[in-house]
Amino acid sequence: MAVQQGHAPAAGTPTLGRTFARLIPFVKPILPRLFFGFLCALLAGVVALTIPQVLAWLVNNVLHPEGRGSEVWLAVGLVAALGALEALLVFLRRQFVITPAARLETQMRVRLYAHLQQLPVAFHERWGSGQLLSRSMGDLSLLRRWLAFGAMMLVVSTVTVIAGLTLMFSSSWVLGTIYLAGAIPISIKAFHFRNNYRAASRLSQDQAGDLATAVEESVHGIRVIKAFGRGRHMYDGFNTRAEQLRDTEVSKAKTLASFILYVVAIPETTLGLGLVAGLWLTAQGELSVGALVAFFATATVLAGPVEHMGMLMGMTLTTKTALDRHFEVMDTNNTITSPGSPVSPTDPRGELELRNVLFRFPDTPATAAPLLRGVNLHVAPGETMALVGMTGTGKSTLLQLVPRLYEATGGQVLIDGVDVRDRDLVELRRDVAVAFEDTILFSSSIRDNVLLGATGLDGPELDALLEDAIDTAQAGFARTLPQGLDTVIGEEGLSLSGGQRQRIALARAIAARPRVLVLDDPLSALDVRTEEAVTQRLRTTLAGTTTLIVAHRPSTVALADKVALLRDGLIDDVGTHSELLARNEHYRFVIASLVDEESDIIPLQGGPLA
Ligand SMILES: Nc1ncnc2c1ncn2[C@@H]1O[C@H](COP(=O)(O)OP(=O)(O)OP(=O)(O)O)[C@@H](O)[C@H]1O
Repeated sequence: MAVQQGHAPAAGTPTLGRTFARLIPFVKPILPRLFFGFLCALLAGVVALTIPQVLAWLVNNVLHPEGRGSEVWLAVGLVAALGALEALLVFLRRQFVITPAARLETQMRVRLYAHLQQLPVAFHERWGSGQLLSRSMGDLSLLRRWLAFGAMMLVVSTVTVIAGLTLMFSSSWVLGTIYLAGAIPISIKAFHFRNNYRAASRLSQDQAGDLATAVEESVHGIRVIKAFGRGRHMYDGFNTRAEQLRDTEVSKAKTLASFILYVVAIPETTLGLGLVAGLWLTAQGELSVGALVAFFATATVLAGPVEHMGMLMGMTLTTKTALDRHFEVMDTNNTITSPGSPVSPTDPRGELELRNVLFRFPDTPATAAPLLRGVNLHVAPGETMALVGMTGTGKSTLLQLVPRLYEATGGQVLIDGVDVRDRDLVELRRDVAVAFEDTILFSSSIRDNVLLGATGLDGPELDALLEDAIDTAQAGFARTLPQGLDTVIGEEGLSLSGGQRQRIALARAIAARPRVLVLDDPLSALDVRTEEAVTQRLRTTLAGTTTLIVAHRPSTVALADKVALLRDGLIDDVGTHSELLARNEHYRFVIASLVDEESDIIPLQGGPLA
């Protein structure tokens, strides 16, 4: 199955305006602070522009033979005061803007996390973890930086440039026109820059996500990599990807640098032309020296904002890409949701029924047969049903239809006569507990892992439940760990053995006190003696719990009251192990192949299972 590498869709990329318009609901609550921040930034720009005017006044009115010394000191004091005021306004801008921008970043990150939690398993199977990581961390940090600095400075720089141009035109319309003529080639360059930079931004952000996925995968699979001595191979693959990202970043930086070169060089050139014209006009007596000084002093003040506008445009485009990537995930609809009016079973006993259930994966070609082609299965309340079949027949997939981790594409899955699609999702998943063969534990204490699904209890009752679940799953080893059940297990529980992890996961499923327990070969890593002990305890502890268990070992079938044989997308036969052995040739074949896998373990005929 293809994992989403996250590259930009060729068509349908929203416009700049449309992307940023989506920020409005998030920005609304922080608008007052942003406004004051903007005001401070604007005032700082105005103050900066006032300084050249004071200089012009100084040149025209004070710096001549009859000028008075006191006026010089007044002008110097005024320039110093304006400089201090500008610094204060910049400080206030930061104060106003930083906190709300950080709050907005957190809010959007938490929303994204909540959305990821709700999206179905099928979504997570499609998307690389690094892509989701980079979207929830890096992309939203870019947004914060843009909001706290980029957006504000872009507007302020634009306003400053417009105000500066007005002042320059008021000093001399000829010089102003010469200066403004530079805007034409800059605009043409800006058009090309926007397209190129946007594409490079998208590529670099996607490549960074893929690189994060590669790190995550190799850290996760470090044992396999080491065991197979593939460190060099993985390194080479990572190096290639890292170099691709570097190349993209370099090309992005070059695109920006060439744009900034235009943005800086063209005004400087027009200014040079303006200086020649200005000197000529002054010599002709058509322009005062003060006006000439004011014009060039204003142009000097504008040099900063004009250059910044180039960088800020680059920052804005990068942020737009980050937002597009964010909303791509947020716009993914959750297809597995609670209905508007959920139904609860009137007589909850844990009866499980599958009626003509069809299932096909979304990426299965339309011409291929569905994985499940009409499964009919009934598991009575309190009964334990083993699901047996050749590898790849869809046993694990079928189990996941019960708590709606996958959605049946046809037919019905019913618990106590109510279609699981009509149940409230939280309630349904409280009623159905799952333990998978590939155990997922969290990097918290054993206690927290086991009690993950145990809601509604506390104090001694919760402790008793914990102890009971640990005993039933034969997970007593956890009490001998350094801090007992409070021992924090490493990331994903990798500090435990495979069998220990499975027992903790089984204890977790038991502690959820489900009505229906769905077990996907949860005892596969256990030795037969431990498996037998677990099985014995499960029989008593789970006496009233309906259990559907995928069995990959004949020994696991011992847990079951009945066995269902899955074959070619259908339930081929249901009966006790002995009945199926006696009457179903395919069952004998399946069991024989399972026995082959552990031939030295289980005696079939006449043994405990027969
Ligand atoms: N997310 C997926 N997308 C597409 N196909 C999938 C997906 N997950 C599993 N499959 C395919 O569906 C088929 C059934 O998989 P499943 O894991 O349900 O089989 P299984 O009977 O439990 O196998 P096993 O006994 O080996 O555990 C397999 O051919 C598998 O490749």
